[in-house]
Amino acid sequence: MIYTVTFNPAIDYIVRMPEFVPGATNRVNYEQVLGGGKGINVSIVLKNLGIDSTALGFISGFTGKEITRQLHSFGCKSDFIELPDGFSRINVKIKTNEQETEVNGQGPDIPENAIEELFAKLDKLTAGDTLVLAGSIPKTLPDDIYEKIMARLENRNINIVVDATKNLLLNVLKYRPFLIKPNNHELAEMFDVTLTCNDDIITYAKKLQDMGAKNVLVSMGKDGAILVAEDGSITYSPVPKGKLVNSIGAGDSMVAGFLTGYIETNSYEKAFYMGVATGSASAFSENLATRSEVEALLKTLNN
Ligand SMILES: Nc1ncnc2c1ncn2[C@@H]1O[C@H](COP(=O)(O)OP(=O)(O)O)[C@@H](O)[C@H]1O
Ligand SMILES: O=P(O)(O)OC[C@H]1O[C@](O)(COP(=O)(O)O)[C@@H](O)[C@@H]1O
Repeated sequence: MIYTVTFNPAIDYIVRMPEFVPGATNRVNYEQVLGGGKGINVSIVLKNLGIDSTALGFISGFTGKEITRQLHSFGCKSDFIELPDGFSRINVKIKTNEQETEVNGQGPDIPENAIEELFAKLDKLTAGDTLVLAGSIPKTLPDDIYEKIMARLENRNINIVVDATKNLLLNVLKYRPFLIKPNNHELAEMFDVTLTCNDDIITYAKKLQDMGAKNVLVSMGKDGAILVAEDGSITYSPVPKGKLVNSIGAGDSMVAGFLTGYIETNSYEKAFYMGVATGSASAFSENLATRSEVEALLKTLNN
């Protein structure tokens, strides 16, 4: 079974307008309310691709109820811990023809007893399970929380995927995560460098591998992706042709696509192409990728 963990789920409130003027009253001409957060998006796309998972994490308030309702409407299972106070955050994504602006909420406090409840659920995972730890954590939590989870699950034959940034990610590498998926900007920030070409990206992806990650998948938005795999192979793919509609959730979709491809073929290369196709299928659609969209794009990639 696959389990995803989202510490800080969100309602993504996506609005479009021709121009966004700070300090003025702006009126939207399109709006969408999507229950998300990284692990939750991974669960939804896995389900769209035909793979079951259980979404774990913390939800709260009216927004938490709506996130859970939307997740279940896709047929996904959840086993969230409901927090007594506050509400799951609202992330506002403002899209104009020129640019995207994000205003992401902070999310509710997670008390110590709720963390213990999550640990108790994770203790029940069994050998062969996959755990996806994805997204940021509320700022009241220490950034070693993913590390603590991995330490607790060490030597239990559980494949762990981490999609996080900075210390939250760097701290877990010694526990040998199965897959990490930084984007190129996050990779540059982690090492405080400027990455100007694919060779630079490969160099720093390999550093993350030397630090412990088994497979490093670096996404590069419209410029495609690079996989540095544990079998020593390095694969680059451009993105398939298509029109960008909404890139929110593209990275999460890529993680779901990679896992699906790996489960179905046991090949890192095929998993990689499935990841690229799934990321792009989400980017080319208002909603998250569906299986038929992914398969259509996969045929156009070089694999
Ligand atoms: N503009 C785009 N055109 C085509 N594919 C895209 C685009 N943006 C993202 N993707 C696809 O989604 C993947 C993940 O996107 P990226 O933006 O790098 O991730 P994140 O959302 O984590 O920053 C990319 O590697 C690519 O396959
Ligand atoms: O947990 P974080 O890092 O704040 O990210 C949360 C945001 O990321 C998303 O999961 C989208 O992520 P990606 O675009 O990286 O796939 C949104 O649904 C959500 O608003």
